[in-house]
Amino acid sequence: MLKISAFCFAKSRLNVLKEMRNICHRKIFTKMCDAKLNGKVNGLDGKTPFLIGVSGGTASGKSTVCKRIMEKLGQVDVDHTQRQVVCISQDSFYRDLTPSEIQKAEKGLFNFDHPDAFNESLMKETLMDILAGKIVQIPTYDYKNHSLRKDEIITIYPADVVLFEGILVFYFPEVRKLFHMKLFVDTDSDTRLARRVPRDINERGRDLEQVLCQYMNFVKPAFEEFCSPTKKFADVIIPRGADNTVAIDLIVHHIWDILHGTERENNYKSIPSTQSRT
Ligand SMILES: Nc1ncnc2c1ncn2[C@@H]1O[C@H](COP(=O)(O)OP(=O)(O)O)[C@@H](O)[C@H]1O
Ligand SMILES: O=c1ccn([C@@H]2O[C@H](COP(=O)(O)O)[C@@H](O)[C@H]2O)c(=O)[nH]1
Repeated sequence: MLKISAFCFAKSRLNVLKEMRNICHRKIFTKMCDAKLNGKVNGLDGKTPFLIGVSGGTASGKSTVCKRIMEKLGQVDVDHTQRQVVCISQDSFYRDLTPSEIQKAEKGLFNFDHPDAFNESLMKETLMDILAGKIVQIPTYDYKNHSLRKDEIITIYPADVVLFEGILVFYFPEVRKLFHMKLFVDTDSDTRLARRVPRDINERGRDLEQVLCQYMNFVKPAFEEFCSPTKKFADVIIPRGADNTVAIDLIVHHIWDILHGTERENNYKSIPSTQSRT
């Protein structure tokens, strides 16, 4: 609790800037605040944000694990403009589909689990901007229409910790090397399928046949070919996802030490470069 309070206090100057930017309507003043935020305050005492990659198969619990980490760092009830820990989904980096690809997607015949479905260069540029302490704009993803919602853009302000979660966040070498810490949520495939079916029907507008067909034709084979082999890059493998409170507590503790202790001075400077971060 004491640690969380100190964390919040240390960020108060950054928050004042963020607040000023939010309440002001005059464009020029907004730009001044953005420039100040971009140029000066990239993370606690002006250092690089700590970038954590969170991977794992579909419905393994990546988002839930990120949510738990944010909860434990006291961030969930904080307004998104004020957060010191933010979470971004790799799904915001699906590439735009051509009209014929959209037709395929509507029939469950497009492979959203293949690396080619993503905009790798935009993903890398955005993460590099985040590491440089810049404000970035990220669209949300509309699973019902298989497209980015360019009318629903989230502004990501400079934060101390940035979680980037998705099925293929460790697949692209140029993206992979940007992470300071890599987590892999390892949940067995039966459990994942049992979670994906109701989620896709209830939240993503699919029917049972379409979900199972997509899973057998694309999701399962692509997991085996592209996602599962990236487990070897992880620094920490989390069996059972969010149920594994011991692992989550250890990770939160480690993040805390890096942000506030000697770990940060010794091991974490800017873009990761150690051997384990290949
Ligand atoms: N430990 C858990 N126990 C039960 N249900 C879970 C657990 N973790 C996640 N879920 C559920 O499974 C679904 C997928 O979880 P989510 O965290 O969104 O996975 P991912 O981000 O890997 O796709 C969601 O409906 C979520 O509520
Ligand atoms: O239009 C789309 C885009 C993605 N998907 C599926 O989503 C999962 C990735 O999200 P998770 O939250 O990690 O499950 C991926 O397996 C795609 O198949 C989709 O069905 N439609």
